[in-house]
Amino acid sequence: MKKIAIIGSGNIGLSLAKGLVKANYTTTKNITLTRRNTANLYKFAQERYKVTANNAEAAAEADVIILAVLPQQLNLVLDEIQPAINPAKHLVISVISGVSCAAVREKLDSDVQIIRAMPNTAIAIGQSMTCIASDNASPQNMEDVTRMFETVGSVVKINEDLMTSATALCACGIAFFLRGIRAASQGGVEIGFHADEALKMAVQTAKGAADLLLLHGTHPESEIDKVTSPKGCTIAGLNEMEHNGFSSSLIKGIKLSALKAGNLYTKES
Ligand SMILES: NC(=O)C1=CN([C@@H]2O[C@H](COP(=O)(O)OP(=O)(O)OC[C@H]3O[C@@H](n4cnc5c(N)ncnc54)[C@H](O)[C@@H]3O)[C@@H](O)[C@H]2O)C=CC1
Ligand SMILES: O=C(O)[C@@H]1CCC=N1
Repeated sequence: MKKIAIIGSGNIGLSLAKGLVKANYTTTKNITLTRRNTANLYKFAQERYKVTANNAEAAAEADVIILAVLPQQLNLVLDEIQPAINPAKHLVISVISGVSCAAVREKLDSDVQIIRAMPNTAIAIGQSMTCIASDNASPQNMEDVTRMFETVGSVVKINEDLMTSATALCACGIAFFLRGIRAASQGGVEIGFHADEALKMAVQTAKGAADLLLLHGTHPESEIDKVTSPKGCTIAGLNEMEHNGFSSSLIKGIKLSALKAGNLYTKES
């Protein structure tokens, strides 16, 4: 089994680790988690993950190095692991938004193979939408990484120049849809339900809507057509939402997130 080092074990790094273990892709003993303050990883050490603050050592011992720090923390990490990189042994996977494969390679001063992956936090429960791209990985490594992420959700291979768009639509998208569910539950409270029941109803309704599209393979509008009875209450509510900018605000938000995702990293930071 390949040894995996997750450099920067925060929200997405830990979600990924948990997802891979839950899917039986690997075991905790094959994953090294790094973080500056390892006290925050105590619970994971108890589950027999390897835990360390030493990025270079973790990288040296791994076959697959997963970079999962913030863009502004990346340069320091790359300086640390650079001496440990062996292109014949290592595959680097970066989940960092807005940093190209070429920029990582340049900092590592190495022609090591790099794959960018953009998962989302639903990876912890095997429900991620993960986009992957590379400018130098072998077909075999692309296949292996696709298979790895398929154990924790769906995978789409994309061109690297669409990676910031994938960040906005899929990674940030989790937050956008969650906010939509919260808003629906708040509406539910206004019309008579207690908060806990309103949330439960909104969540299951959202899940049902997503599953209709996944299982029927239909377009949202065709499923909407089945709900909107003529002169009915659905179309009245839907049109009121549109008059207030529902679709427009989602589209604008996704566009701004994509723009921001492309500007999170500077070579000099
Ligand atoms: N949170 C999300 O849903 C997603 C995040 N990403 C990307 O993943 C990266 C991490 O994001 P988050 O997990 O949200 O951030 P986070 O702040 O939760 O995690 C970053 C972790 O890196 C650790 N860290 C910082 N400097 C370090 C160093 N020198 N050595 C070792 N560990 C170090 C921090 O202690 C922290 O635990 C970002 O680049 C983000 O763009 C990508 C997809 C989804
Ligand atoms: O908000 C962020 O910058 C990161 C990237 C995608 C999800 N979280």
